[in-house]
Amino acid sequence: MPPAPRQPEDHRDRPALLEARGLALSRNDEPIFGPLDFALHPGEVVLVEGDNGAGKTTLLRVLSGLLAPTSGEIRLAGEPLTLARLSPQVALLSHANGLKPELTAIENLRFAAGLLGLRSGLSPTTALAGVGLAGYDDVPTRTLSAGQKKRVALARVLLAPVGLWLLDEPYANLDRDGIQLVNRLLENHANRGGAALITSHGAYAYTSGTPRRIALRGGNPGGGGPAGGSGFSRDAAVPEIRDGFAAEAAPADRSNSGGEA
Ligand SMILES: Nc1ncnc2c1ncn2[C@@H]1O[C@H](COP(=O)(O)OP(=O)(O)OP(=O)(O)O)[C@@H](O)[C@H]1O
Repeated sequence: MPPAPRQPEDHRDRPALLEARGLALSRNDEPIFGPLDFALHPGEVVLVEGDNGAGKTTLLRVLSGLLAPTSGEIRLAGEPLTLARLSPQVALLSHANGLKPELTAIENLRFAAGLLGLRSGLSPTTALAGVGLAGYDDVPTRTLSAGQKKRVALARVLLAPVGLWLLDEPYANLDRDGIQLVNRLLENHANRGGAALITSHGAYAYTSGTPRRIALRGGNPGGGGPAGGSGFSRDAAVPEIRDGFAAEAAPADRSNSGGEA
């Protein structure tokens, strides 16, 4: 009888990799998010959702120690977050990708590995191949497309020997194959006992299983615009465009234009 297929381990009864308690951030006394209470256990992928300006990036910056919260507490593996504790435990993918444009793809990965170390069984070259960029080792990063840069940044996250991934818009700039790649990376990471918090506007969201969701609505669900803390007004009027010019623009006087017929 053939052996039964291996079931992924359930790691969720293990202590949380990340815990937020009463976590909130305000700017100029206007709430951006929170208070939030959540925990991220090994094997979990949690999706932070919200419209433009809802506070997703700000939350990830706080969780990665780049920004101090206004109130509340963050714990990594049960201990209060400190910068010393952060780097060996967390890999951050930010909008800016964290790549040095003057270095090649492989140099960027070696540089990151020098800071964070290497996940066992992986090398910069195998990580690059794993994100679909085999043969791109010596290409200067500045010449890569936006999606290719995102893939190098994902290889950097993959290489880091850490349990917790904080990924800000990991699907942005990726083609359909790249979106599936992100989902496979997340699934493998979760099956190995890692955990990930990812942000998304909702498009191309994580499709493996049903992830837990944290919905952000900006600091003031009722208010639009900067003062309200919520990033934009859904009811903003769209200016009418006619013939490529805004409607308010005076129509061109063709009889007097002197241009070509
Ligand atoms: N450095 C800053 N200084 C002042 N306000 C800021 C700063 N960064 C962000 N904000 C404000 O905080 C709010 C949340 O921004 P944030 O970038 O976290 O939103 P987001 O949900 O990630 O948006 P998006 O989906 O557009 O990326 C917005 O109203 C934004 O204007």
